[in-house]
Amino acid sequence: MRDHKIFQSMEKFVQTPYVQDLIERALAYVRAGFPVHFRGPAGTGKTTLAMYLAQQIGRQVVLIHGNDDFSPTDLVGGLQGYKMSKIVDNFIHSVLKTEEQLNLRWQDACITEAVRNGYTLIYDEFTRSKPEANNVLLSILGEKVLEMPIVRKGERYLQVHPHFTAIFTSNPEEYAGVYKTQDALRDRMITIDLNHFDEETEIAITVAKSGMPVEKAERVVRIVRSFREKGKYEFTPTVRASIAIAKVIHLQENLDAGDPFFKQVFIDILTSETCGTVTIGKTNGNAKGSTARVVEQLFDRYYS
Ligand SMILES: Nc1ncnc2c1ncn2[C@@H]1O[C@H](COP(=O)(O)OP(=O)(O)OP(=O)(O)O)[C@@H](O)[C@H]1O
Repeated sequence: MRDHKIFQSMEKFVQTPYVQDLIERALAYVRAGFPVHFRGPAGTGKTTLAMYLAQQIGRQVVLIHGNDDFSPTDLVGGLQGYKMSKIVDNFIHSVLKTEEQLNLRWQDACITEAVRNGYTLIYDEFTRSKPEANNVLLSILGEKVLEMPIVRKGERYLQVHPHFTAIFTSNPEEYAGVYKTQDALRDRMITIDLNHFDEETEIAITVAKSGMPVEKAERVVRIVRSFREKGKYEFTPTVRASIAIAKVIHLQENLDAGDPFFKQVFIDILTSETCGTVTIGKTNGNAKGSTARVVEQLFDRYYS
């Protein structure tokens, strides 16, 4: 993805002491030449921090998202250039000329491009890619060389550019569609563990992303946080739930907390599949209903 698109999302980047502490630690590791890995559950700000860090580093950015289908070729590069053309003669119908050209040329893929030019690589959710695909990173991060595939004639080893930096993110709570990080790879990066934001940061992000005034956003965030702390949900509601509730309510001008829709927004968003459903204790048919009752109680407590 190109830089200006990546950095557009940084315009409302919030810096509280919690966020600043993370940035300072990460920048210290990067300056000492280490790859940084933000590890944490969904919605804890991993990707946003990675992008902000990349912006601070000030080099061109290559952003990739881990993918089960990735092969080493997708990351390092391969030979490309097959061309086939068909010429049909409109006057002599029996004439059909087919021309095939095999003109293979090496094409760098994203990691090679970043390593060669000293870009900053953000590898988001890297544990979604197979270890076989990610193996290429071992020598890049360890010995600072990229071993090129045999088909890349002439250039067997590429020295890693001194300005190359790698930033990784992963979610240790994901269990479907992810692979265990190889010990050797984990050993070559410095991992910073993230958890849900502190209250001050969650309020600041909610205000920045929704436009809601602070006094109102405080109450929204407190309900979401109390709900989060209440129990073991299958998916814990994240800061995205606070942002979504605040956005919807803020857009409804003059909506009073006594209006049934006001409460319904909390129930819909906090019980929805996207922001944190549904299993308190054992899953059963009433799970959603009981979750809704928890939200209602919290709402009544904070808005009475
Ligand atoms: N420092 C910040 N300033 C402003 N907004 C932020 C900040 N950190 C996170 N956010 C917002 O919080 C939400 C979650 O952040 P982000 O997507 O970075 O989390 P994540 O851990 O990468 O989540 P996931 O694992 O689900 O992809 C996003 O809407 C993001 O814009």
